[in-house]
Amino acid sequence: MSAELPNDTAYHRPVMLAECLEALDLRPDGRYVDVTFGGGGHSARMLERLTTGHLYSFDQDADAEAEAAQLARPQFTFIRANFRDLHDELAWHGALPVDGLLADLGVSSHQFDTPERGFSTRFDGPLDMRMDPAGPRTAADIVNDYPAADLHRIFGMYGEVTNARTLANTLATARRGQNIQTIGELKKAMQSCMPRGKENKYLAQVFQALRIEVNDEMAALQQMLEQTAQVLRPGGRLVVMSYHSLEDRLVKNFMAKGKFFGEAEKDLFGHTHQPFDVLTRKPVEASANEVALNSRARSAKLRIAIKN
Ligand SMILES: C[S@@+](CC[C@H](N)C(=O)[O-])C[C@H]1O[C@@H](n2cnc3c(N)ncnc32)[C@H](O)[C@@H]1O
Repeated sequence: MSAELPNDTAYHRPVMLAECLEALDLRPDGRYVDVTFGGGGHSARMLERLTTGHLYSFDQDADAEAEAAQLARPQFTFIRANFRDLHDELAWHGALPVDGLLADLGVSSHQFDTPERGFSTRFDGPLDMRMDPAGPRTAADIVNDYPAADLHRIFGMYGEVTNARTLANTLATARRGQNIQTIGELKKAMQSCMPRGKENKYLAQVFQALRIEVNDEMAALQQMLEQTAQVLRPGGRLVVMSYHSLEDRLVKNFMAKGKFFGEAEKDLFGHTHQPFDVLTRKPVEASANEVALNSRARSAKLRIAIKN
């Protein structure tokens, strides 16, 4: 079967592929979920290991759905949905409980490298940034319609932009003259806020903040993680790869305590309730070799837990 399955596709080069497969500890007859199909790099290798088992792969992007058609086989089901609906979608497909779940968060190289999608600072194009092209709001909607106070919060919280308030006020002034619809117009409007010599890093932070807000990424991640405790069978593996510290903190806390903030729940007798056993006290990171071949792997942090 392997000859026809893509590994390293033009769509996206999978990160820490071997590490993710090992973490999932796949059984040939098991039932698995990949909640972030992308170009199917991980899904394809998971499928290779299944005989009577089944793989359910989610993605909210129509382009990923088209890519998934290449993997059509009886052991595979593609689900075009947001992973925040994990439980209901799996229940609807009669796929509960599952033996393992993989999440490879963020955007794919395909999304990033397609100028019309508006994710990359490298191109001019529409200020869009929706992973689901039918999503309710674009980056332009946020830049033009959000009150300056909300822009300040988003740039500070999701982008860790140091002069977030100044940037928010600068954009609020600029948009009074004319709506900001393209990446070029946004860059021009924020020119005065960019630290000299660090323009690229600054732009990347601003774009990350907008992308997280456009796709409601933090809420979707929390909702999906909370449902993993319901959808995984005891002994099932939770394998999550994240690319920035806000996501990684949520994943780390959830695996350790079953919640995102505060201490783990205790029962009447003071016993701590731990829905998962954590296998990675420290996150697994990509090898220097892999980072040299794929710069996207540099920030990846892989965490693994077993459902109790
Ligand atoms: C980093 S890529 C996955 C790449 C994939 N592992 C591979 O190797 O080809 C992340 C994918 O997850 C999708 N995605 C991100 N958040 C999602 C969500 N909340 N629901 C569904 N899909 C999501 C994106 O559309 C993107 O295609």
